[in-house]
Amino acid sequence: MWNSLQDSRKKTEERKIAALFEDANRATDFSIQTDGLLLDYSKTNLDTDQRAALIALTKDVGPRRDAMFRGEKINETEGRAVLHTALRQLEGSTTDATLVVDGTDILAEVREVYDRMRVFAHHIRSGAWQGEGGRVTDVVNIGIGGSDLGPAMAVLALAPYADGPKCHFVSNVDGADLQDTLQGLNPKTTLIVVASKTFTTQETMMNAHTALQWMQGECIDPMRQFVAISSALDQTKVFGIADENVFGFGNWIGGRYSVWGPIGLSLMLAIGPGGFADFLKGGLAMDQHFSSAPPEQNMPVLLALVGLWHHKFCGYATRAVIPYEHRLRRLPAYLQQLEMESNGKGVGLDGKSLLHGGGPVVWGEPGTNGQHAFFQLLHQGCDVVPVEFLIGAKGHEVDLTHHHEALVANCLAQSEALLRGRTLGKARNMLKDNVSDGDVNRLASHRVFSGNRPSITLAYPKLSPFVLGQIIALYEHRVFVEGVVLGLNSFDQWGVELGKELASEFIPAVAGKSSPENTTASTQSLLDYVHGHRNGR
Ligand SMILES: O=P(O)(O)OC[C@H]1O[C@H](O)[C@H](O)[C@@H](O)[C@@H]1O
Repeated sequence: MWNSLQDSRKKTEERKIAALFEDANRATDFSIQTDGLLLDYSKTNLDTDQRAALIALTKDVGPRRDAMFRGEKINETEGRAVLHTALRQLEGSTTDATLVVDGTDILAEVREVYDRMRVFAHHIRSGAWQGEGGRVTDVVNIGIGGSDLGPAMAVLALAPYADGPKCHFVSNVDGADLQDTLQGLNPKTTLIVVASKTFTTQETMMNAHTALQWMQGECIDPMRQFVAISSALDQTKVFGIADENVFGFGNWIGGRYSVWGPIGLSLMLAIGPGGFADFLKGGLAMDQHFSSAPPEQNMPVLLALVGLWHHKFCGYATRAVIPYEHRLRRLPAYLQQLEMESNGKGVGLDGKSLLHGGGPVVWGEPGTNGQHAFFQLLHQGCDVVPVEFLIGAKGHEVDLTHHHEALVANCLAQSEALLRGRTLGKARNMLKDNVSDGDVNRLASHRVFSGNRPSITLAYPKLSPFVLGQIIALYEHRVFVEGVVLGLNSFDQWGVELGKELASEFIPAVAGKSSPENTTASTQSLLDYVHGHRNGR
């Protein structure tokens, strides 16, 4: 099937996407709706036969998906189950529902922590729980990667629903991040949430210790205003955080899939337990759709297949995610971790090099800003970049509907322009009255748009907690399907280890306390440069 899809690429090269719309049903045939979401993938160079061939690649998806939901250890390289979906199940099952992993009912475990989170959030938000200076005004989440990007993205996305303390996020080991965040905050009314699955991540632990020092200067009992979210309860104890301020989770929740559980505490503090429950319900609705819809009507499956089509068969190395929703401006960063840490791999589950390679490069910015930056390349560059647009039918700013109308118009205009393009004849016509005949040809070629550039659009009613839950779960399952088709494990991340190991080795070298072994002359000369400047030479 893979080969026949590869062979059909030629057919695609000779065909215009616009021509596919001669089929009057194309827009509906090449789109999927579920629970209010609409995924339109009709503006891609994909026909019915190719879609059927792509669907045939997904035969392993159903069994593997069911194994994941059942709690089997599908993360084989780490010997772990993959059960972020269980966190969503809390909002869809009765309290006596069970899910047993390694002899333990993990649903009971997560329910207990979820209930504690809700009580804690109620207390913080109502002012029943107070810092040394009174009611908590600010929450600083210290974490990185999956312990930062999910809650940071979601808190920003759901700002219209935020009625709790103001949430800040510190991730970078660059002291500027912590410094700029803490500046102006009152330590006596600030809650520090140290979020780290392992509780050993260098950046997070350094930031947490520095934040503790900041609080120690002002508070009698600073540790009382520290909360830990982690799988490593021995480490949270070593740090000195009291058990009642610790929210634990199992190692069957991967970092980049963890916003649904305790790592989402800052989101719950911002929008309240009710809003957080709606977010889980959105994720659950997508889980149910993913589990039950036939492949051709299955949104995560089709989203994955369109991605594979572009990357593996059309040869487009990257894809751009452009949310026309300012509050989703951290979504591309979130998806970069979700997609590239999950599928950016070269070795398959069998330990051999992947036959067809791993996942693509994912990048993006919000619209309309991206239009005024890199859309030049999207429209006229030599590399085709499939674009994934996101747009809400309605905005939250009821007095600014004209802004939202302009936003939607821009989004629709871009996908239409990418598809339609502009011919040389049209470009010449536009110019002929204003420039000399001799200049028409030379200038017209700059105004030609090849068009025929694919895009998909994910439309939603309005960015609510429920909708955000649907969108995030959609992308999670998309990554899963792409991973299964490519034959890799989407749930480990061995590729981040080497750099971490070397960084620990280099810290004393940068501090001038040791010389690194086996470094290249390049790194040594960079170190010399840094030392020279640090020593005022
Ligand atoms: O939550 P932590 O254990 O602190 O890990 C934070 C992040 O760092 C690691 O390097 C991984 O690449 C990420 O998957 C993880 O989310």
